[in-house]
Amino acid sequence: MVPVTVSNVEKRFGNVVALKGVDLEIAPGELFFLLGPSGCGKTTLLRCLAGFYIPERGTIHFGKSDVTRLAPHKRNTGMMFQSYALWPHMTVAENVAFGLEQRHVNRKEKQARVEEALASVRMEKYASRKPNQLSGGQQQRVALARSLVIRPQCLFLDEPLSNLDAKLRMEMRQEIRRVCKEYNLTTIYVTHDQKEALSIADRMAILSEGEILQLGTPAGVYKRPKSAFVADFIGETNFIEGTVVRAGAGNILVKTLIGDLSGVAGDPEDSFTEGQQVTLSIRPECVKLDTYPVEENGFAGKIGESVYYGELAQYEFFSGEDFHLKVFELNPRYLNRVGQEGLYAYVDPDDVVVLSK
Ligand SMILES: Nc1ncnc2c1ncn2[C@@H]1O[C@H](COP(=O)(O)OP(=O)(O)OP(=O)(O)O)[C@@H](O)[C@H]1O
Repeated sequence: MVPVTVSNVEKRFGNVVALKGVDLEIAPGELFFLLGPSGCGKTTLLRCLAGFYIPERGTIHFGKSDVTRLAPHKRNTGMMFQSYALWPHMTVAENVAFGLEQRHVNRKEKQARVEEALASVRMEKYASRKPNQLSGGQQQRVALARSLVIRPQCLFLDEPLSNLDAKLRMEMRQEIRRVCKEYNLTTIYVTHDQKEALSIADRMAILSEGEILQLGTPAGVYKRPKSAFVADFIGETNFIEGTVVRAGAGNILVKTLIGDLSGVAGDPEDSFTEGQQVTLSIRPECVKLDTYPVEENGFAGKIGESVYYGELAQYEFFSGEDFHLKVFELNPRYLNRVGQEGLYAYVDPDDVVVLSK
């Protein structure tokens, strides 16, 4: 269990600067996610950590040791990719034992460690099967056991669940978290799946064009995006343009085309001034519907289009001529009011995030 420290890491491919001086401190035993749009540098950073790329600038430390230029096999790290590449001719146990054979671990210890790794992913009963006799999720568990058996000091996961169907993915992500915490592993996980990150991460970093835009806990990043980019990238949101009318510390009043709305700064370090142009970010599930006007942060309108998803409905709530907000209603009750005039919507000031431009 070691901390991972990335200091000012820059990685180039010809003219492309894939990482522009990244700084990152990952705590021992932390389950840390790298998120961002395609091409933002997630895989490049993971590959620098694993030793497949050497950065042009900056350093990487595992604990006190500088591993920036150390070969991958000397880093004592486990790695699991999207294509988990089990050897088809070997049994489950042989696949898991493979890394130990390369490390010349004696037979007795090898057997004990393979059993322990298989038990930790609940696959001990399948030790003598071949990979093609397993489901996708079971193969993924074996791949996880294979990276755990060498007792890595860090675990790197690159889209490990993207080959699985939605239900298995949900099951396996909890499983990965359980195993990482059981082994107290410092784990760095790259994914496109925001739900995967939001549901199991201790903390996460949002990257764009080789830079970290925001770092924080899932709830911290989701509730308080510091920029329109992050607000838009994580989850869904409504943006409303406005002008600051009153700039208080925790409560900023903004004039918008649906009325004055009070909100809070996305970035606590931002300070606002009267007359400043800002963007408000309001998550669709934060807009509440009602049949009576609500004074603070309320506005009148009607429901336009609606889509029913079972547990929730998605509405277009029109306020004014052609402005609408996307609204999610859990356990939908307003479906029978689609098109009806005289409805009201309101949003708690704590859910109105003020972003400077
Ligand atoms: N071997 C390479 N040679 C040249 N350019 C590369 C190479 N690997 C990555 N890049 C470039 O570096 C940038 C970052 O790529 P990277 O693979 O790290 O992105 P990513 O965030 O992992 O994307 P994705 O989500 O699509 O996997 C991209 O512009 C990419 O085209």
